Amino acid sequence: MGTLRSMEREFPIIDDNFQRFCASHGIFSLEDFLVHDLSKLASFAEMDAASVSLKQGIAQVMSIIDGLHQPWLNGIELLDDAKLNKHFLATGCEGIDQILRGGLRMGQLTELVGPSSSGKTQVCLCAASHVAEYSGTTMFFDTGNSFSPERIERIINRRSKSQFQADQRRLVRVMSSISSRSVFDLFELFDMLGHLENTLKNQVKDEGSNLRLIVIDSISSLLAPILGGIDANGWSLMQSAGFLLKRLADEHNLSVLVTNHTVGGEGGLPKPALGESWKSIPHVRLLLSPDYGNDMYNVSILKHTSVAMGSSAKFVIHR
Ligand SMILES: Nc1ncnc2c1ncn2[C@@H]1O[C@H](COP(=O)(O)OP(=O)(O)OP(=O)(O)O)[C@@H](O)[C@H]1O
Repeated sequence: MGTLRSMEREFPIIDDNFQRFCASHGIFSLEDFLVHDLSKLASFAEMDAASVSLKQGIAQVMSIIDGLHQPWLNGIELLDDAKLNKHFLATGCEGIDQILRGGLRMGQLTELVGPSSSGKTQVCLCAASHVAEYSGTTMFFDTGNSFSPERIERIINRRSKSQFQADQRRLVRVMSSISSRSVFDLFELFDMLGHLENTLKNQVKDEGSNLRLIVIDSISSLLAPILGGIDANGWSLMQSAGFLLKRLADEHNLSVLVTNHTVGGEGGLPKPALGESWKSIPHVRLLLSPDYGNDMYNVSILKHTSVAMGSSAKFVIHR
C-alpha cells in the first residue's frame, strides 16, 4: 500500500489540502488510514471549512482500500474465471500430464513429494522448459543448486525433432524464457516474492505479465530449518509463505510448483516432510518414486481438487 502523496496524480481529490488534513491526524499512508477511527476523522472533516472536498477525499481513499481486497465472486464468475484464466500448463512429462488431466493448473500450487532421486528436480526442469517453450516465462527459485541449464538443454534437445539450426533457435528462445535465482533462506524468498508481487501488480495495470510458472526446488529446505522447538513463529511463517504463493498463483493466473522431501513416518514408511500444517496448503500433491533398475518413475496422487486420491501413472526420465 502506498503513501497518500504517491496517489495524488491518479486521484486529484487527494490534493495538498487533503494530505495536510490527514497529516495533522498522523495519517500519511493507506495503512495509517486503516488504523484510524474513521468516524472521528469524518467529524473533524465536517468542522473544516473545506469539509466537502475532505469528505470526498476520505471516500476516495476508502474506495482505493476496498479495491485492494479480493472481491467476493459468485459461482458463475468463478466458472468464467476457471474457463478463461485457469488453464492447464503441460509439464511435458507424459504420465504426469495424463494423471493431472492436462498438467499444472494455473491459479494453483502443486507440490511434488518424494525421496532423493525420485525425479522431483527433473519434473521441475521439464515443466520449466515446456512452459517456457509453449506458454510463457518461468521463474525458478533454486534452494540447493539443483537448477542445471545442461539438464534443460538435454530435455529440449530430446523433445526437438527438427534441424540443428532450428534447435539452436529454439534452445535460445526457451532458455531465455527461464530465469533462475538461488535462494538460501526463507526471508530472502519473502523479499523476492514481495518484489515479484509488486512488479506483477504494476504490469497488470500496464500490459499484463507473461509469467506463467514459479518453481521452488525445494521449499522444504527453506521451511524445515525454521520449524521445530517450542517457538510457534516458524509454523506461522510457513503458513504465510504458503498463502503468499497461493495468492500469487490465484491473482496473477500462475502455476506454482514446489518440491518437498520425505521423512520416516509410522513403521518406517516415508511420508511428506513439513507435517500436518503444511499438508493443507498445496492444492495438488503428487508422490514420486523411482522404479529401480530402469528409467521409469511412478507418480501417484496424494491430494487433488478433482482427481481421486491414489490414482497413479508412470513417467520416464532418460538418463
Ligand atoms: N545432473 C543430472 N543430469 C542428468 N540426469 C540426472 C542428473 N541428476 C540426476 N539425474 C537423473 O535424474 C534422476 C532423478 O533425479 P532428481 O535430481 O530429479 O531427483 P530429486 O527427487 O530431485 O532428488 P533430490 O531430492 O536428491 O534433489 C536421477 O536418478 C538421475 O538418474
